[in-house]
Amino acid sequence: MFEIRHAGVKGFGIFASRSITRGSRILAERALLSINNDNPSILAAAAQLSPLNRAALLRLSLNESKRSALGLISAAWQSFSLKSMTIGQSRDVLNIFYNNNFALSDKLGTRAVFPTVARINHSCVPNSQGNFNESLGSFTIHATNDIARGEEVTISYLHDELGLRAARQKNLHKGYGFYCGCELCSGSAQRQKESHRRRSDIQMKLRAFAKQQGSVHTPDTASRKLVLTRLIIDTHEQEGLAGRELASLYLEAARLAMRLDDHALASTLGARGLELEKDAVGSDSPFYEASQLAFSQMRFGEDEILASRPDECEPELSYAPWT
Ligand SMILES: C[S@@+](CC[C@H](N)C(=O)[O-])C[C@H]1O[C@@H](n2cnc3c(N)ncnc32)[C@H](O)[C@@H]1O
Repeated sequence: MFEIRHAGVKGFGIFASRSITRGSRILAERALLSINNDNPSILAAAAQLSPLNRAALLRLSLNESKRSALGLISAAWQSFSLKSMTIGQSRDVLNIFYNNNFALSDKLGTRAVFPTVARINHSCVPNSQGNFNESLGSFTIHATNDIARGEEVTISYLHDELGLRAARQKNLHKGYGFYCGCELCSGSAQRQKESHRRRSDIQMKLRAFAKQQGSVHTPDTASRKLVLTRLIIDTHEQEGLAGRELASLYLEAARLAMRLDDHALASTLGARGLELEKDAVGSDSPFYEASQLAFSQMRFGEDEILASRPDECEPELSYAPWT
C-alpha cells in the first residue's frame, strides 16, 4: 500500500503505492523502543535492543539543529553505566528518541518510537492520522482523506490544528528543527491569504466567546456554543482537516443539539462524528467503541457521558519532541 523513499529536503517519507481510500488502515505497528514511569531511561531501553533493532533505531532521523551540544552531557552521564554504547551513539539515541517519539500516556509516562511511523512527514493539512490502538497494542495510521497513488502520506505533528502559519512554523522549528513547506505553507498567496483569514476569524470568535463567558452567565449558552462549534467544524472542513479532532467537534455539537432538544440535528451531527472517528482510528479501536457507546447513551438522555469520554483524560496524541 505504501513505500518508503526519499522525500527531498524532508529526508525519507512514506508514499502511497496505490490509491488509498479515506478510512483505510495504512499501517499498524508495535513500538521499537518505549519508556514509562517505571522504566524511564531511554538509554537503558536502547541497551536492551537486539543489534538489528538498535541499528534500525540509529537509522531514524535526527534533529540536526539539536545534535551538537544538547544531550551530550546527559548522554555521557547516562551511558557511564551502559558499557554497550559509546557516548556518541548514546547522544544520537537520545536525539532520535526525542525527534521521533509519541507520548501515549501522560499518567503512565509512556513514550514510544514506532519504526515505520517515524518515517511519516508532517503536513499542516495532513491526509492521515496516527493513534494508539490499546486493544491491538499497536500504533495505527489511517487515511483521513483519499490519497492518490504516488502522493506522500502525511500526519500533523502539531497540537493546534487551526494555528496560524507563523505559530505553526515556530513550533515545528522549535520541536523538529524544520520550517514547513507543505502544500498549505508553500501554497499560492491566495490560498494562504484565505487560510489566514479563516483561521484568524475563528480564533477571534473563540476569544470573544471566552471573554463573554467569563463575565456573564446567559441562559442561551448551549445555543451559542452550538453555533460556535459548528463554525469551528466549518473552518476545519474548509481547511481540509479531518480526523479525531473534527470527530470530537461533531460529537460535542451533537451533545449540544440534544441539550437544546433538537434530536434530528443531534442524530445527524453524531452520526457524522462517529463516521469521522471510525475513519481516523478504525472500528476495532477502543476510542471508537467508547464514542459509539456514548452516542447511543446520549440518544437515551444520558448526554453527560459523551462529555466525559475516557480518552479525554489523556492529552491529544502527537509527536512529543524535546519535552
Ligand atoms: C519523524 S521524522 C519524519 C521522517 C524523516 N523525514 C526521516 O527521514 O526519517 C521528523 C523529521 O522529518 C523532517 N520533516 C518532517 N516533516 C517535514 C516537513 N513538512 N518539511 C521539512 N522537513 C520535515 C524533519 O527533519 C523532522 O525532524
